[in-house]
Amino acid sequence: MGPVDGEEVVHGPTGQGEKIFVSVRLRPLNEKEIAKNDVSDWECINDNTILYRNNLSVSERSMYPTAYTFDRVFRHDCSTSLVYEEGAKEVALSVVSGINSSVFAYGQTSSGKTYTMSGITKYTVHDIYCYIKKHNEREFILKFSAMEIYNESVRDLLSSDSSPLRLLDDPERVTVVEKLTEETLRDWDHFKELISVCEAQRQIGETSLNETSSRSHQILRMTIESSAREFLGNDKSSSLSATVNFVDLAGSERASQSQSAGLRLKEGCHINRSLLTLGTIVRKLSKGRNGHSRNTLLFASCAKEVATNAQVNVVMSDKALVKQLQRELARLKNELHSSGSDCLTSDFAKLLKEKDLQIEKLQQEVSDLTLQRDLAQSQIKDLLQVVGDDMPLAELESLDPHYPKLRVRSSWELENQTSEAPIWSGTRFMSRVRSFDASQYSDGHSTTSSGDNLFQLPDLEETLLNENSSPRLSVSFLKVAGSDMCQEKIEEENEEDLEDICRVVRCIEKEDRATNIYIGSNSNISPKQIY
Ligand SMILES: Nc1ncnc2c1ncn2[C@@H]1O[C@H](COP(=O)(O)OP(=O)(O)OP(=O)(O)O)[C@@H](O)[C@H]1O
Repeated sequence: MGPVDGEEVVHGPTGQGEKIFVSVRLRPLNEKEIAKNDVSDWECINDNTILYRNNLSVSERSMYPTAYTFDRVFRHDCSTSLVYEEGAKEVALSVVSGINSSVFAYGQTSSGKTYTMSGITKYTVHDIYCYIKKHNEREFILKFSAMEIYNESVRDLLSSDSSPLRLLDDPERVTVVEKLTEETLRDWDHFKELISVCEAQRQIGETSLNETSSRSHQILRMTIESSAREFLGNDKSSSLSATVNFVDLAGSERASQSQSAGLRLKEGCHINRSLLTLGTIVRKLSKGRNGHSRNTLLFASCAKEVATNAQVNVVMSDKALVKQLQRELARLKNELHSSGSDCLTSDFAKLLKEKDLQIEKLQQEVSDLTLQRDLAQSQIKDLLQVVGDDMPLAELESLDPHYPKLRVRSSWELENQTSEAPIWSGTRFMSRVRSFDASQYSDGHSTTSSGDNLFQLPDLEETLLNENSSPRLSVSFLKVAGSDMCQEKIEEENEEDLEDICRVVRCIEKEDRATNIYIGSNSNISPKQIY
């Protein structure tokens, strides 16, 4: 991380895992230490490496490394301003571009964490205001909140109420501190006021290592929302929102070192437990590559290995969100409609195909029936011709007009029954001998017994074999499968002809002439071949 000026400090997310930036700052010896002629155990040999120069025994040297390398190492004479510029600014100011970030201070009691974090927080807020001033095209809102974790309870540092706050996990896995005060910053002075309140509220206790030791972990939180003024209030408006945390951890120390007892010891236990948990998390996140957790540097070494993935937080306005949802709804409706119409089209095509097949079938039937009708008409014509040839016209005309009319039954079933059964064999119509009671088909004029009107339709084969069979008259007709309607039509059309035939038949009966009729479509036997 190089130095950045206050204007364009923010880099967009790389989309790749980024390592935690770890820097180490050495504090100068304080008056007490100087008075005791203490010397620092650590020496910065360059901007990245720190060396432990205490006289370790040979066995200790083999256990602990003496040189540590970090992203940046700051000598004891470095200013906080430089530490901020080169060690924290880029990360902290990413908040203005919608990227969350956190700056932690970890170290032994009295090592200078609060001193450094306080400076970094102030520099950051200062630079945020500078950034806002230079980016008039966007509207910014700064919100500030502060809390401390003391003896594992969360407390609001901007409230006089010291009762612990609850931690809630929201669905986006962001931990929310319930009822935490969040002040909207008016200006720089307002921020300074709030910082003063926090400092006054923070749990401070005197330890042998630090007269004003922080006994709690402090988290100062700055949330920045920004929107382009051009789109404010319209559908395109969307905001960036991000938070930067400044975490000043309580001092890590050994109870024996801090010579604490009672309340201080209890605090120390809680502090160490929470720091231990933090250390465990950091070690796990750093994939456990470094098993040493003996001191701050080892902790920092682990932290250095932790990879993060920065993301820009875009917050949509209500209007933009509604608009987007409406577009999504319209898209889904379209999808549904097109997939529905596909189904309908497919069903409709299937139905059409079925109907076409039915129409084709019916057309075929009509064609067959037309053929049969023509054939029947032709045969009737021939029959009439034959009968007419055998009987003088005058005699035919003199027939009793009241003689019971005969109708041709369409059934070939048992005697006197009306059920229908098709007779169709190949290309040949087969007539079968059936008898029926003509009285059933009379027009009501007849009072004769059934025996008088019983007409026998002789089986052709029988007839052919027995030319001298009983002089009964037989009339046969055709019924073709599935042709009821057409049959009716044929019946109607030929009714008059048939009545005429019946009259003729009666005459024939009178003359006691045997006439066996075979009506067939077989061309080998023409209607002329009638015996
Ligand atoms: N870089 C520095 N230059 C000058 N003085 C410093 C520096 N760092 C720390 N100090 C001084 O050292 C003392 C302890 O510092 P500080 O309170 O920040 O330590 P700490 O790590 O926060 O301790 P604790 O964990 O006990 O709160 C303070 O008096 C502070 O002013």
